[in-house]
Amino acid sequence: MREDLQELLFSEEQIQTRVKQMAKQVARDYQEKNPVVVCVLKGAVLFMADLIRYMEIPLETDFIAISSYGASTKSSGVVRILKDLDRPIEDRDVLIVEDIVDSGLTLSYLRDSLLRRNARSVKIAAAFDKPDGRTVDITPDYSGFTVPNRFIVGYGLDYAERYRNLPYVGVLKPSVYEKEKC
Ligand SMILES: O=P(O)(O)OC[C@H]1O[C@H](OP(=O)(O)OP(=O)(O)O)[C@H](O)[C@@H]1O
Ligand code: HPA
Ligand SMILES: [Mg+2]
Repeated sequence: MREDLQELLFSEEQIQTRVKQMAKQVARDYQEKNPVVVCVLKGAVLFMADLIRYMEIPLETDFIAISSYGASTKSSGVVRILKDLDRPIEDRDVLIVEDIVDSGLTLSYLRDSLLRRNARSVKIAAAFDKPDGRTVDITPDYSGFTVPNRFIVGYGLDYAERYRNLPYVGVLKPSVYEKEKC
């Protein structure tokens, strides 16, 4: 799988060190709040598991599945909820855990949807932020790494469901997705 990457951006060690730092900061901010930590399936699974493991405060978890990319490197622009939260979030402090903010469409849709359910607060923790991909104005409250405007995979991020299990992150060789278009 490594040969499908053009460039390695972040090693497993770099990611783990940064996620531990983020977890400490988030835990300080949510110390007394018993937050609902919402994992955005499927990409955020690895980040969610690492982040909450290091938070060491009382919290609850829930999961929501959203899809806009499918088997493509471009957002379809249509955000769909494939699996909703199990519990109401009224009056709760909600932390959305995302793998990447790219165009921002997924998160802006999700944040609005959760605020409409009368959450007390809704904040965003993203492992990766791609500011040059943005088409809507949204900034994560906590961000692990800023990434270039290229299609990246690993640490939960996929191309056509592959590469999620890589413990590191890199830029996918364009030849991988260009050949599959034919
Ligand atoms: O900022 P955006 O341009 O909206 O892109 C970010 C979203 O796109 C990816 O999800 P995808 O639709 O690929 O679902 P997945 O997590 O199941 O891979 C990623 O996991 C984010 O949720
Ligand atoms: O760069 C990316 N890689 C994988 N999935 C994504 N979803 C939005 N941007 C990306
Ligand atoms: Mg995806």
